Amino acid sequence: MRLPGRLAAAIEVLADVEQRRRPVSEALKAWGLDNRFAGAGDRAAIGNLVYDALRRRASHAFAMGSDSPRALVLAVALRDWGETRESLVEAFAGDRHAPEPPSEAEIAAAATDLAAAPPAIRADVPEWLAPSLERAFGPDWVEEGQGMAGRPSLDLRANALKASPEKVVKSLARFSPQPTFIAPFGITMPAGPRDARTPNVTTDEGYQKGWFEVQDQGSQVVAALAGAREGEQVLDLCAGAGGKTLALAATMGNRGQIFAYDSDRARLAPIYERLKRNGVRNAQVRAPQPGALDDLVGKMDRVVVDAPCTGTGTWRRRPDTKWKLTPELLAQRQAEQAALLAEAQAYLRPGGVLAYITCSILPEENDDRVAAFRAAHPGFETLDIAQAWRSALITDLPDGLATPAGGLCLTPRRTGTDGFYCHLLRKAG
Ligand SMILES: C[S@@+](CC[C@H](N)C(=O)[O-])C[C@H]1O[C@@H](n2cnc3c(N)ncnc32)[C@H](O)[C@@H]1O
Repeated sequence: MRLPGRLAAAIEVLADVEQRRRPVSEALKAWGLDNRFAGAGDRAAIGNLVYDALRRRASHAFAMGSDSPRALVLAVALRDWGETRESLVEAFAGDRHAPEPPSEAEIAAAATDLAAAPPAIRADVPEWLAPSLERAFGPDWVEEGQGMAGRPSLDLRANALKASPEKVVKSLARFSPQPTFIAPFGITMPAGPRDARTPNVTTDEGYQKGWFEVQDQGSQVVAALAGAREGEQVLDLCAGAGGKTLALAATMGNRGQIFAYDSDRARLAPIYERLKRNGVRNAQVRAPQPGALDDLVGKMDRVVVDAPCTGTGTWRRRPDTKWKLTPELLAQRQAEQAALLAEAQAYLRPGGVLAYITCSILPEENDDRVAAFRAAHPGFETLDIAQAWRSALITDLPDGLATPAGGLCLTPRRTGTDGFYCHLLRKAG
């Protein structure tokens, strides 16, 4: 397929997402099944167009004066992909899969200067979240929003139980992987421009052998900050598919014990295969059932709460969630986080450490939740995050990452990672 056919397909997929309110990944898959002639390169390009349209949906719509699927996709071509009036006229000529060629008005609109646009439009965030973002980032909040509207890198974590980062880099040399800046076992492949394809690393033999996992560098950093040590008893209370569990096991060198629990059996399901592939021998999965964790009360050295959250830190990867988020959903997540923190503290022994993690950048889910927890549980003190950083990551904590309440907030703009929050609390001993 040439560019116009791909633009037409992206318009179709975006319309499907809107009309049927279905997730983007589902709509893209359905389009692929209905159009089997399209190759992997076409499907990747169409996916990039759709995701880019949603990443910068507010600013594209503002420039074009419309948020129709056609306006958004043409905006991506002209504002993000470097197409011009001339290149599009040439590409559209004689392509029978082409949508109607862009009009002069559409081409002119794409060049609109956004300097006078409202800040939430320039930040490409929902307007109702502007006050929260301003509270989190001060005068930089528009740039932080823009950072979350870019394309993410593909990050891997070398599994120290089986391989060194050098071995993984060698195995994936065809994708030109590079070491990450912060995470010591991290490897990254920056996102390419336009129709660049994301490397399919999971078909690599190194992946099948458990040498590495796909894990954003930010997720690796907060897992390291959780500070699990060899020989400890650790509860991963929201283990999900086990992303953090695997990282904790590697840090612990397979010594001690991790209890991996999640209240959702379906989310937990992939963990068994992942633990096996990664060679993890010190994790015990606790399936959700009444009393599943009763025997752990008061015994844990460390409890990791990788809490359910709005996922605002992952907007680059799932930009549709940015526009679907509502104040009601945020309030629901806050209530879940409060309940989880209250539950988690009961499993700690005196002197044990609670690591509270979210992939959100909103203070309502981060510092505010910890402040409410501490008010209700005066026996907890916040651990020095700069010291935790030094001992987990060997370097000094970069400026500007600490939050007012003593947590830490990573963002695409600050650290080139997904947005993550981490706060460490010690129970009085
Ligand atoms: C952010 S995800 C965890 C991701 C996972 N730790 C990882 O690194 O791959 C949050 C998880 O919390 C789980 N969860 C929500 N409420 C819970 C509860 N009350 N108890 C335990 N798990 C819960 C969800 O099912 C979800 O899997």
